[in-house]
Amino acid sequence: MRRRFEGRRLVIASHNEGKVREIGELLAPFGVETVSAGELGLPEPEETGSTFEANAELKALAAATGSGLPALADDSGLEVDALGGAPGIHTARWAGPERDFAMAMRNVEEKLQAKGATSPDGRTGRFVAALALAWPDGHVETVRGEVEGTLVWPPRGERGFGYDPVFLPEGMERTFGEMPSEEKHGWTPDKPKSQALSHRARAFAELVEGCFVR
Ligand SMILES: O=c1nc[nH]c2c1ncn2[C@H]1C[C@H](O)[C@@H](COP(=O)(O)OP(=O)(O)OP(=O)(O)O)O1
Ligand SMILES: [Mg+2]
Repeated sequence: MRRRFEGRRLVIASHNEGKVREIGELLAPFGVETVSAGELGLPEPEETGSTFEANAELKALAAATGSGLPALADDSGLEVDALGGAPGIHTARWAGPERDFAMAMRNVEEKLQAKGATSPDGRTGRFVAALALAWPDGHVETVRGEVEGTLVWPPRGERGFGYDPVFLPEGMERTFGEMPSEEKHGWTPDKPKSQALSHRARAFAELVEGCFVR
Protein backbone atom coordinates (compact mmCIF):
# COMPACT_ATOMS: atom_id res chain seq x y z
CA MET A 1 0.00 0.00 0.00
CA ARG A 2 1.32 3.41 -0.93
CA ARG A 3 0.97 6.37 1.38
CA ARG A 4 -1.46 8.88 -0.05
CA PHE A 5 -0.62 12.54 -0.51
CA GLU A 6 -3.27 14.42 1.45
CA GLY A 7 -1.83 17.90 1.80
CA ARG A 8 -2.47 20.84 -0.43
CA ARG A 9 1.05 22.08 -1.07
CA LEU A 10 3.78 20.00 -2.62
CA VAL A 11 7.42 20.94 -3.14
CA ILE A 12 8.88 20.07 -6.55
CA ALA A 13 12.40 19.17 -5.47
CA SER A 14 14.16 20.05 -8.72
CA HIS A 15 16.27 22.94 -9.96
CA ASN A 16 15.67 22.00 -13.61
CA GLU A 17 13.09 24.31 -15.20
CA GLY A 18 12.09 21.83 -17.90
CA LYS A 19 11.35 19.14 -15.34
CA VAL A 20 9.50 21.52 -13.00
CA ARG A 21 7.29 22.53 -15.94
CA GLU A 22 6.56 18.94 -16.98
CA ILE A 23 5.82 17.81 -13.42
CA GLY A 24 3.51 20.81 -13.01
CA GLU A 25 1.63 19.79 -16.18
CA LEU A 26 1.32 16.18 -15.00
CA LEU A 27 0.08 17.30 -11.57
CA ALA A 28 -2.32 19.98 -12.85
CA PRO A 29 -5.46 17.77 -12.90
CA PHE A 30 -5.01 16.96 -9.20
CA GLY A 31 -5.45 20.52 -7.96
CA VAL A 32 -2.22 20.37 -5.97
CA GLU A 33 -0.51 23.67 -5.23
CA THR A 34 3.16 23.34 -6.16
CA VAL A 35 6.22 25.32 -5.14
CA SER A 36 9.69 24.59 -6.45
CA ALA A 37 12.79 23.99 -4.34
CA GLY A 38 14.35 27.03 -6.01
CA GLU A 39 11.44 29.30 -5.01
CA LEU A 40 11.82 28.14 -1.40
CA GLY A 41 15.55 28.80 -1.52
CA LEU A 42 16.34 25.16 -0.75
CA PRO A 43 19.91 24.09 -1.58
CA GLU A 44 20.66 21.67 -4.42
CA PRO A 45 21.85 18.49 -2.66
CA GLU A 46 24.87 16.63 -3.97
CA GLU A 47 23.75 13.59 -5.97
CA THR A 48 25.91 10.95 -4.35
CA GLY A 49 23.70 7.90 -5.02
CA SER A 50 24.67 5.15 -7.46
CA THR A 51 21.14 4.65 -8.85
CA PHE A 52 18.40 6.94 -10.20
CA GLU A 53 16.20 5.81 -7.29
CA ALA A 54 18.80 6.65 -4.62
CA ASN A 55 19.34 10.13 -6.08
CA ALA A 56 15.61 10.82 -6.38
CA GLU A 57 15.15 9.75 -2.75
CA LEU A 58 17.96 11.89 -1.41
CA LYS A 59 16.68 14.97 -3.29
CA ALA A 60 13.07 14.40 -2.13
CA LEU A 61 14.09 13.80 1.50
CA ALA A 62 16.35 16.86 1.60
CA ALA A 63 13.50 19.06 0.32
CA ALA A 64 10.85 17.50 2.61
CA THR A 65 12.94 17.82 5.75
CA GLY A 66 14.20 21.28 4.70
CA SER A 67 10.69 22.64 4.08
CA GLY A 68 8.42 20.64 6.40
CA LEU A 69 6.23 19.82 3.37
CA PRO A 70 5.91 16.67 1.22
CA ALA A 71 8.32 16.85 -1.72
CA LEU A 72 8.52 15.18 -5.12
CA ALA A 73 11.91 14.68 -6.79
CA ASP A 74 12.86 13.33 -10.21
CA ASP A 75 16.21 11.78 -11.05
CA SER A 76 16.51 10.93 -14.69
CA GLY A 77 18.92 10.35 -17.52
CA LEU A 78 19.76 8.82 -20.85
CA GLU A 79 21.25 5.33 -21.17
CA VAL A 80 22.94 4.60 -24.51
CA ASP A 81 23.50 0.89 -25.12
CA ALA A 82 26.58 1.26 -27.34
CA LEU A 83 28.17 3.37 -24.59
CA GLY A 84 27.59 0.74 -21.91
CA GLY A 85 24.64 2.67 -20.45
CA ALA A 86 26.44 6.04 -20.29
CA PRO A 87 25.76 8.84 -19.54
CA GLY A 88 23.18 7.21 -17.19
CA ILE A 89 23.08 8.79 -13.73
CA HIS A 90 25.71 11.30 -14.95
CA THR A 91 23.54 12.67 -17.76
CA ALA A 92 23.28 16.16 -16.23
CA ARG A 93 27.04 16.28 -15.58
CA TRP A 94 27.80 15.66 -19.26
CA ALA A 95 26.25 19.07 -19.93
CA GLY A 96 28.84 20.71 -17.66
CA PRO A 97 28.27 23.44 -15.07
CA GLU A 98 26.82 25.70 -17.79
CA ARG A 99 24.20 23.06 -18.63
CA ASP A 100 25.22 23.16 -22.30
CA PHE A 101 23.03 20.50 -23.91
CA ALA A 102 24.15 21.27 -27.46
CA MET A 103 27.64 20.29 -26.32
CA ALA A 104 26.35 17.27 -24.37
CA MET A 105 24.42 15.95 -27.40
CA ARG A 106 27.52 16.46 -29.60
CA ASN A 107 29.61 14.60 -27.06
CA VAL A 108 27.23 11.59 -27.11
CA GLU A 109 27.28 11.70 -30.93
CA GLU A 110 31.08 11.77 -31.10
CA LYS A 111 31.28 8.73 -28.84
CA LEU A 112 28.71 6.90 -30.99
CA GLN A 113 30.68 7.81 -34.16
CA ALA A 114 33.85 6.50 -32.50
CA LYS A 115 32.06 3.17 -31.96
CA GLY A 116 31.02 3.15 -35.63
CA ALA A 117 27.35 3.29 -34.54
CA THR A 118 25.69 4.51 -37.72
CA SER A 119 22.58 2.33 -38.21
CA PRO A 120 19.56 2.84 -35.92
CA ASP A 121 19.95 -0.60 -34.32
CA GLY A 122 23.43 0.36 -33.15
CA ARG A 123 22.07 3.56 -31.62
CA THR A 124 19.46 2.28 -29.17
CA GLY A 125 18.93 3.56 -25.65
CA ARG A 126 16.36 4.73 -23.19
CA PHE A 127 15.35 7.61 -20.99
CA VAL A 128 14.90 6.60 -17.35
CA ALA A 129 13.16 8.55 -14.59
CA ALA A 130 12.87 7.71 -10.90
CA LEU A 131 10.32 9.74 -8.97
CA ALA A 132 10.43 9.88 -5.19
CA LEU A 133 7.68 11.38 -3.04
CA ALA A 134 8.96 12.04 0.49
CA TRP A 135 7.32 13.30 3.66
CA PRO A 136 9.01 15.29 6.45
CA ASP A 137 8.80 12.20 8.71
CA GLY A 138 11.13 10.33 6.35
CA HIS A 139 8.59 8.12 4.56
CA VAL A 140 9.33 7.79 0.81
CA GLU A 141 7.46 6.27 -2.15
CA THR A 142 9.62 5.59 -5.22
CA VAL A 143 8.73 4.57 -8.78
CA ARG A 144 10.56 4.25 -12.12
CA GLY A 145 9.57 4.81 -15.73
CA GLU A 146 11.53 4.08 -18.92
CA VAL A 147 11.07 4.72 -22.62
CA GLU A 148 13.09 2.91 -25.30
CA GLY A 149 14.27 4.71 -28.41
CA THR A 150 17.11 5.54 -30.76
CA LEU A 151 19.56 8.41 -30.89
CA VAL A 152 19.28 10.53 -34.04
CA TRP A 153 21.73 13.02 -35.53
CA PRO A 154 21.47 15.92 -36.22
CA PRO A 155 19.17 17.10 -33.38
CA ARG A 156 15.54 17.65 -34.42
CA GLY A 157 13.13 20.16 -32.86
CA GLU A 158 13.23 23.04 -30.44
CA ARG A 159 10.71 21.82 -27.88
CA GLY A 160 11.25 20.10 -24.57
CA PHE A 161 14.61 20.35 -22.82
CA GLY A 162 17.91 18.57 -22.33
CA TYR A 163 18.53 15.74 -24.80
CA ASP A 164 14.98 15.76 -26.26
CA PRO A 165 16.07 16.76 -29.83
CA VAL A 166 18.20 13.61 -30.30
CA PHE A 167 15.76 11.09 -28.78
CA LEU A 168 13.34 9.30 -31.10
CA PRO A 169 11.00 7.17 -28.99
CA GLU A 170 10.29 3.68 -30.30
CA GLY A 171 7.41 3.53 -32.79
CA MET A 172 7.24 7.31 -33.24
CA GLU A 173 8.21 9.54 -36.16
CA ARG A 174 9.04 12.67 -34.21
CA THR A 175 11.74 13.22 -31.61
CA PHE A 176 10.78 14.47 -28.14
CA GLY A 177 12.19 17.80 -29.32
CA GLU A 178 9.56 17.95 -32.08
CA MET A 179 6.58 17.01 -29.89
CA PRO A 180 4.28 19.32 -27.97
CA SER A 181 4.47 18.33 -24.33
CA GLU A 182 1.01 16.66 -24.31
CA GLU A 183 2.34 14.24 -26.90
CA LYS A 184 5.60 13.65 -25.02
CA HIS A 185 3.57 12.84 -21.87
CA GLY A 186 0.98 10.82 -23.85
CA TRP A 187 -1.04 10.56 -20.67
CA THR A 188 -3.55 12.39 -18.53
CA PRO A 189 -5.10 10.89 -15.37
CA ASP A 190 -8.29 9.89 -17.21
CA LYS A 191 -6.29 7.57 -19.50
CA PRO A 192 -4.93 4.08 -18.80
CA LYS A 193 -1.29 4.18 -17.76
CA SER A 194 -0.34 2.18 -20.86
CA GLN A 195 -0.89 5.43 -22.83
CA ALA A 196 1.98 7.20 -21.11
CA LEU A 197 4.95 7.78 -23.43
CA SER A 198 7.81 9.60 -21.72
CA HIS A 199 9.82 8.03 -18.92
CA ARG A 200 8.55 10.78 -16.60
CA ALA A 201 4.87 10.30 -17.54
CA ARG A 202 5.25 6.51 -17.15
CA ALA A 203 6.72 6.90 -13.68
CA PHE A 204 4.10 9.48 -12.83
CA ALA A 205 1.19 7.27 -13.94
CA GLU A 206 2.58 4.60 -11.63
CA LEU A 207 2.96 6.98 -8.69
CA VAL A 208 -0.46 8.59 -8.89
CA GLU A 209 -2.18 5.21 -8.82
CA GLY A 210 -1.51 4.90 -5.11
CA CYS A 211 -0.50 8.37 -3.96
CA PHE A 212 -2.90 10.87 -5.51
CA VAL A 213 -6.66 10.94 -5.70
CA ARG A 214 -8.52 13.29 -7.97
O1 LIG B 1 12.65 14.26 -20.52
C1 LIG B 1 13.84 14.55 -20.73
N1 LIG B 1 14.23 15.11 -21.89
C2 LIG B 1 15.50 15.46 -22.15
N2 LIG B 1 16.50 15.31 -21.28
C3 LIG B 1 16.18 14.75 -20.10
C4 LIG B 1 14.88 14.34 -19.78
N3 LIG B 1 14.86 13.83 -18.55
C5 LIG B 1 16.09 13.90 -18.11
N4 LIG B 1 16.90 14.47 -19.04
C6 LIG B 1 18.33 14.77 -18.90
C7 LIG B 1 18.50 16.22 -18.51
C8 LIG B 1 19.45 16.22 -17.36
O2 LIG B 1 20.73 16.50 -17.87
C9 LIG B 1 19.49 14.78 -16.86
C10 LIG B 1 18.79 14.63 -15.55
O3 LIG B 1 19.67 14.91 -14.48
P1 LIG B 1 19.07 15.11 -13.01
O4 LIG B 1 20.16 15.17 -12.03
O5 LIG B 1 17.99 14.12 -12.79
O6 LIG B 1 18.37 16.54 -13.13
P2 LIG B 1 18.94 18.00 -13.05
O7 LIG B 1 20.29 18.00 -12.40
O8 LIG B 1 18.80 18.62 -14.36
O9 LIG B 1 17.90 18.72 -12.07
P3 LIG B 1 17.54 18.27 -10.55
O10 LIG B 1 18.51 17.24 -10.11
O11 LIG B 1 17.60 19.52 -9.75
O12 LIG B 1 16.13 17.74 -10.60
O13 LIG B 1 18.84 13.99 -17.84
MG1 LIG C 1 20.64 16.86 -10.73
